[in-house]
Amino acid sequence: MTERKPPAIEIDAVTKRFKTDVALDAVSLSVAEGETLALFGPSGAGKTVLLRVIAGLVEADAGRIRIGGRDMDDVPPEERGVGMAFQNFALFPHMSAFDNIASPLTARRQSGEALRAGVEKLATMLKIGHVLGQAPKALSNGQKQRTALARALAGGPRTLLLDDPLRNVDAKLRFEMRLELPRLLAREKATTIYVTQDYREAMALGDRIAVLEGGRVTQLGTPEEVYLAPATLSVARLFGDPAINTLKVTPQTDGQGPFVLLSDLRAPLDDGLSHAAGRPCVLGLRPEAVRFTEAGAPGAVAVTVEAETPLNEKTVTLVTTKRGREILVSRPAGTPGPAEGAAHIAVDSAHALLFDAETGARIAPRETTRRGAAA
Ligand SMILES: Nc1ncnc2c1ncn2[C@@H]1O[C@H](COP(=O)(O)OP(=O)(O)OP(=O)(O)O)[C@@H](O)[C@H]1O
Repeated sequence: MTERKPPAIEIDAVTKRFKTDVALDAVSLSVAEGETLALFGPSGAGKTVLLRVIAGLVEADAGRIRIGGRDMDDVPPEERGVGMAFQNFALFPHMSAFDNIASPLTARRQSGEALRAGVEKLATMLKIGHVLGQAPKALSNGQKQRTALARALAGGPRTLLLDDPLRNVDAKLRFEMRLELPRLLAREKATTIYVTQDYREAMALGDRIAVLEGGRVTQLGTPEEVYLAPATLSVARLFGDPAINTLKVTPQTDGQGPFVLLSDLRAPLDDGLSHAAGRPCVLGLRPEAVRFTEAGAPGAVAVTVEAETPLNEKTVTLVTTKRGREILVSRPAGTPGPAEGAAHIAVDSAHALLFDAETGARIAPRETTRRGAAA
């Protein structure tokens, strides 16, 4: 990813309407050579439409697509040099899974041992080696999807457009694939746009994530940026399971710095958030930014434990404060914590996020002089 090269894919102010519905609203994005951009967003956000516009299968009402620096306006889909795996599979029904995967290679008149070995390697990676002899109709949806993915990869395209390729795959395999696919994509060195509705997949696979909501890009950043510094409350809610806790607050400030009151207790905020004092806000607390603590510990808030849900790698506990505010607390599975009754929680305010209650925009901490730089 050198600075000088033009982006491998440039999407410039692309708008697409269906009758009066705006599916894409002036979307601009660029993807660097070899980069995997995860295009993430809820159902109906416009992800598939955007992928289809890039592929040339849907014509935009306005805007431009450039691939490898070349304007795609008059370039038909088959000449755009992109490998695609779409949700509707589009496998050739009369061919076996093997022949489907091999089709980009046979189209180039490749054959023989190298072709067979290439197809089998991909199939093994994607765990469909045992169904290569089957026709598509004998495959499960997850197997069809992986066959389509293998076919997209087989041609070794420089650009890959993958539309939620793990959507129909069961949870265990999804988990494995999330670990293996980045390696596969890195090996292919293809520039990839990877559509998903699953934030974990977006975080695991994307070098960067573009969050699409209602046809607009609401945030573009690395997985860490999007998770730790979501641009809006809505983006914050889309990332994380269980979802982020949200509490209506009005920050205050005193000689010790900015804070919010939780059950009449002072929960300090980042010093750089003094400018939010007096403004109606929503405090966003990831469940892992709240922990159980002892009564009397600094910042301990009394709560009642309502329910505990053991998940695989963590235990999630629902507690209520004295005022009836519900808060989810997450801790690594196997670590001790109260299963019922009275308890105390403390908030890791360094990880508390603050959003403007009206606009939903995150209020970023400002640089402060607290480290003694100024009087
Ligand atoms: N051919 C079409 N005709 C009319 N409306 C369409 C058409 N294709 C998509 N839309 C609309 O455009 C919007 C975006 O759809 P799109 O399929 O891109 O969403 P998505 O983000 O891919 O969702 P999902 O994750 O559920 O696939 C939706 O409101 C959808 O109903």
